[in-house]
Amino acid sequence: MGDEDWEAEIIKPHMSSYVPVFEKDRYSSGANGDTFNRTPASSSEMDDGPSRRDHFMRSGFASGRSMGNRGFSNNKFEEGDSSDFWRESNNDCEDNQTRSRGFSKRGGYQDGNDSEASGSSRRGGRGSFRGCRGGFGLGSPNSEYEQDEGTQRTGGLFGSRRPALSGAGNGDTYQSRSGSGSGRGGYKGLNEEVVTGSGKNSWKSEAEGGESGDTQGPKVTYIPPPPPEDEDSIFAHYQTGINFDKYDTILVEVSGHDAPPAILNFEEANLCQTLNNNIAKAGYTKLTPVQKYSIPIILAGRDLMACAQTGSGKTAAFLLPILAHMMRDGITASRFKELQEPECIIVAPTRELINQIYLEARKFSFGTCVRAVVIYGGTQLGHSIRQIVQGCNILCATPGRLMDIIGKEKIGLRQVKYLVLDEADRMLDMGFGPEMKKLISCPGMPSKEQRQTLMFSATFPEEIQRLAGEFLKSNYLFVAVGQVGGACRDVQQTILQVGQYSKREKLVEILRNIGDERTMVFVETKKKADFIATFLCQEKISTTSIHGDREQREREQALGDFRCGKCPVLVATSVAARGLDIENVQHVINFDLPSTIDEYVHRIGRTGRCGNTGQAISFFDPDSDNHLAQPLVKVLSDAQQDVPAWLEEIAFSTYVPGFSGSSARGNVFASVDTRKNYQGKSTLNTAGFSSSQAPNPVDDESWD
Ligand SMILES: Nc1ncnc2c1ncn2[C@@H]1O[C@H](COP(=O)(O)OP(=O)(O)OP(=O)(O)O)[C@@H](O)[C@H]1O
Repeated sequence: MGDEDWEAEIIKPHMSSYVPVFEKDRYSSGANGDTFNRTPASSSEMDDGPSRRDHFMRSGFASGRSMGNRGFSNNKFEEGDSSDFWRESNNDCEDNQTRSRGFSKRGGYQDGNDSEASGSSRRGGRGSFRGCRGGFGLGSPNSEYEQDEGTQRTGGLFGSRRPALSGAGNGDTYQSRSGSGSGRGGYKGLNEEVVTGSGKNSWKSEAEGGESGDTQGPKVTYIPPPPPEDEDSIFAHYQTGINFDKYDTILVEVSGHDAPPAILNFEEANLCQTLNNNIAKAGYTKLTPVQKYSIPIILAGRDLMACAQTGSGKTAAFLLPILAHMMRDGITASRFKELQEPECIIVAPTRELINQIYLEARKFSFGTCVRAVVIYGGTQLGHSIRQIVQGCNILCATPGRLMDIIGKEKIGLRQVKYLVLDEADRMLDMGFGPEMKKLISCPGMPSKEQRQTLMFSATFPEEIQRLAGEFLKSNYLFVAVGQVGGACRDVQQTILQVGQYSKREKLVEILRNIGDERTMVFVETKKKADFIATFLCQEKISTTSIHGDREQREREQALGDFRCGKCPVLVATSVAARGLDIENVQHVINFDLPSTIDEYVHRIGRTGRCGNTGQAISFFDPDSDNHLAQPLVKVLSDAQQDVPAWLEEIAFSTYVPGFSGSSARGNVFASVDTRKNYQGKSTLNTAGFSSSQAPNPVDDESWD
C-alpha cells in the first residue's frame, strides 16, 4: 500500500460553510475560526423547603442556573472596537459544556456559529505532556471534536500561520493561527466552519480532537515529531508533593460484589520484573489510593468504573495491570502487518491527552515487547497508519481517528481484551457517546462479556454512569476515591467577584503578583483565548494559547512553550481542562467560569497534582455565573475551602424551590455508585444536583 492510500482521507461534503470574518482587522490579537453551536438555555428547579438556606447547605444543591440576561453584545465590554470583538466572541464557546451553559447564562447570544465544541460534540483537546497529538476523525457530523482535520485543512497548514503579535519582553511571540492575512495580528476568522449536516447545532471544530477526514479543504499534513527515545526522557517525571502521603487518608468506597481486596504496595501487585523496574524508574514508590484499589480489580479481570480526584494517578491505575496481564499472557511481539489487531484500545477525548497516555504506556512498557501506538486527529492520516502497521498491541486513540482507521481496515478488533475510556464521563456524553457505541458495535469487537472494560474519571454524573452500563458487565465494580466529582484538596480555591468589565485588569494584577510561576488561564471561547493572550502579551506577560482553532502543530508548540517556561502563562479554552499533566502549574485562573461544576473541577485540577499544592482563582461574574453559585459552594465546602459569604448569599438567593436531593455536604461521599439509586436510595450527582435536575442525557445542552 502506498502513502497515497493512507492519505486518502475521507472528504465529506457537509460542513464548511464559511463563517464571515468580522472585525478581523480591528484587534491586535490573532484569532481564529469559529464554529458554532447554539445551545438553548436550560433551567433547573429546586425544592422550596421550609428552611431553604439550611436545606441547600445541607442537602447538596440544585443547579439553580440563572439566565443572565446580558450578553457581551449588549454591553460595552470594551470600549471602541473591542466591543465588537466581544459581540463576536460570545458565540464562540469552545467546549460543549462551556457552550451549553455559556449560552444559557449569557443573554444576548446570537445564533452565531462559533462555538468550538458543542454540546453534542465534545472532543476536546488537551495539553500534551511532552508531546502532542490528538484528534478525532470520526465521521459523525455531530461531533465537533472530530472535525479536526477539516478545520485545519481549511486554513491551517496551508499558509495560514503567522505570528500575530510579538509578545512580551522576553521575545515570546504570541501566535494566533487561523487566519491568514496580514501578519500584524488582524483578528482572523479563517477556518471557521459550520457543519450543517446534522441539523441541530451541528458544527464541528477541529480542535477538540476531531480529526476526521470528513471535511473539505486541504489535507492535514502535519506529522508530529517523534517523542524522544532516550531513557531519561522516557522516564522523566516530576516529584510528588508534600501532600502525597495525605492520599492515604482519603476514604475509598468500592461497590459491587466480590471486590478483591486492595493492595498496599507495588510488591503485592506481583508484577513482572520489567514492569517493576519501569515503575521504579518512573519514580513511583508508593501507590495512590485509586491504584491500590483499581490494580487488583483489573488484575482479577473485573470491569471497573473508577472515580478519583484529579492528578491522583488514574493513568497508571489502568496501564499497569493491563500491561501485567499482557506480560503474563505472553504477548507476542508485534510485527509489520497491514491489519493490526491490538489487545488493548484506550480512548480519550482530546489529542494532547491521548498522547500523554501513550507516553505513559510507552514508559511502562519500556523493555517489553508490547508496542503502544498513538493516533489522533490534526495529524496526517498516513502517518497514523504507518505507526499502526509497524505493530500495535496498545492503541491509544481519539475516537474520530480510531473510527477512520477502523474504516480503513488497518485495525481489527477481534483481539481486543481491554477497552479503556479515560475521562469516561466525557467519552459517554452526547459528544462522544454515539461514537463509543459505534465502536463497541463494530464488527469483530468482542462483546462486553468477552472483553474487560475500564472507565476512569474525576467526575461521573449519575446519568453517565447509567449509560455506562451498556459498556460494562453487570457485575462491574465501582471505586470512589473520596467524593465523586470532588475537587482536589491540594488546590486552594479562591472565588472573586469580578464583573465582566474588570476582569482583564484583575487578571493582569494577579499575573503580575504571580510572576513567572506557571499559570493556566481559562476562558470561555476560542476568540477570547486569542484576545486575552494577545492582550497579555501587550502587557508584557509572556503568554501563549491553546484552543480548538489552533492548528495541531501550534497547540503542541504552545504546550511546549508553556511546559518549558518560555511562556509561563497559557490561555486556554476547555479543550485543556481535562487530563493535562504539566509539571509546575502552580496557578489556574478561571477568567470565565465554565458552564458546569464538573468542568470547574477538571480545570482547577491542572494544578495541585500528585500531592503538590496549587492555587485556583476564579472570577465570578454575578451577571452570568449565578447558576454555579450553589454547586460551587458545595465543591468549596467539600474541599474544606473558605466559602465567601457573598457566594453563599447568591447560592441562597438562587435556591430553586423543588429541590429534594439528599445531603452530600456532611458526607464523606457524594454520589457514588448509581446502582444504589436503583435500590431506592437517593444520592447526588457530582454537582450536587438531584438526579431529576441533572443534565438530561438527550439534551445535549445539558451534558457534562
Ligand atoms: N504512585 C505514584 N507515585 C508517584 N507519582 C505518580 C504515581 N501515580 C501517578 N503519579 C504521577 O502523578 C501525576 C498525575 O497522574 P495522572 O495524570 O495519571 O492523574 P489523573 O488522576 O489521571 O489526573 P486527571 O484526573 O487530571 O486526568 C503524573 O505525573 C503521574 O506520573
